[in-house]
Amino acid sequence: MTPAPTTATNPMAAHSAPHTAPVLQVQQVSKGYRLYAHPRQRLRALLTGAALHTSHWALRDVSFALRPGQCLGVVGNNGAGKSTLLKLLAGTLQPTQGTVQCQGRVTAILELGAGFHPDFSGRDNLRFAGSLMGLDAATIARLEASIIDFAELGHAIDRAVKTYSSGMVVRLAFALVTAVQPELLIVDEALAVGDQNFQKKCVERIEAFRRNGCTILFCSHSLYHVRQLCDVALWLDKGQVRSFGDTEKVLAAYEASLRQQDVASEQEAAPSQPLPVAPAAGGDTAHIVSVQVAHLDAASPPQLQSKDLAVTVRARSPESEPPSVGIMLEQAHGVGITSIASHVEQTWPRWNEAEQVWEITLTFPDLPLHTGEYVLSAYLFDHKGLVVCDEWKHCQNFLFVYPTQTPGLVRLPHVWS
Ligand SMILES: Nc1ncnc2c1ncn2[C@@H]1O[C@H](COP(=O)(O)OP(=O)(O)OP(=O)(O)O)[C@@H](O)[C@H]1O
Repeated sequence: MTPAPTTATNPMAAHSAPHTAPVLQVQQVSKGYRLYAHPRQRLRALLTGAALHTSHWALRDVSFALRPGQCLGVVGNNGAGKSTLLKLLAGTLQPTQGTVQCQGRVTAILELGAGFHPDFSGRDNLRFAGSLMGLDAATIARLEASIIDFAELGHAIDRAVKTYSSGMVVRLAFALVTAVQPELLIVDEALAVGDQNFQKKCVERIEAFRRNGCTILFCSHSLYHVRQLCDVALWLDKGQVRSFGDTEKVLAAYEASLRQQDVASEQEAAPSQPLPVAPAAGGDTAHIVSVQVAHLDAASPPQLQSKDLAVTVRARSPESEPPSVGIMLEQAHGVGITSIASHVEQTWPRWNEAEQVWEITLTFPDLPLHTGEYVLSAYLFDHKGLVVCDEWKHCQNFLFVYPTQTPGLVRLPHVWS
């Protein structure tokens, strides 16, 4: 009988490393699976030593480190390698390449209760699995009552586990593995089981661990929960790290990629519409010369490094009157947010003598948007805004990160009363 909850204890943990030292260090970890066309091929390979497999890399060159007290959310599409990573950290799988180093007790909440022996009572399972977790008999005896209490099992604790409902098994396993606070807690989406009351208790216990400085690694498809719980995030894509760092920044990039996937699958489903073609620039027609957004970094897509969004448009026009400039702001793969034209507000570009261009800057102070990827388009009109002379559609994408995690699209001016 092997317990699904995995616990490894480092005897050096008592003399814990300085607080700045990582609790978890993952260095260039890869995990390859051998795939055989047929089970017979596997047997032949075993007997003859011939290489009859193809390799599939579930993880490729993954590196990151967690400091004490950090809570990491692991996100990614199906098959990205999240479960494989968690199993490697829990020690139930070994990496093909690279190293995983954990300081102190590691508890993994994966496949809860899968290792309980069905013929033994809950109490016997609790004692046996507890000893595999590295708890001595005295500690298990001291914790036993509180584990049974937390699992809400009452007298059922002395019944064979095969008579338990799946919820009872999960409750017992969770209560046991979390009876002692670990240095590193690994949580799969196991918490999506059991009734809501018990789920609440589980989350409360995990949050209490977190407040006490436990380092947590949390894998979930629920970006809402990752936002709630995690201060750092890791985005895995086809086994590789796409992004690691501040939760909002990583999730914004991940969500933008999800939207792109949605758009791509929509376009596959429906024949694409040809994009409107902008009039040829130059010569004696009015045209846009440049569209510049201030304070963008060099990332892809670039991130706005300012609270304000400032867009400068330069244009040429054969007319003596200044042209009008319009700006459209949209979600990168979603809805339009706002469009503004200078002539509507009786404002026109000024003449830049040195560069011989008309020039105007539109600023959105304290940009009232939530985190996401956005795209700008610029338009050039005649002085009265009757004729569209040039358009640069979707000419600049950018990422905007708003530090407070709130659902929705915009922050509207508001008043409480
Ligand atoms: N035992 C195995 N043998 C062969 N390939 C495997 C094995 N386990 C996982 N894989 C493959 O490794 C890749 C990563 O799988 P993994 O389960 O880690 O992804 P995941 O991100 O957890 O996916 P999901 O969100 O669907 O649970 C997938 O392509 C999967 O098919």
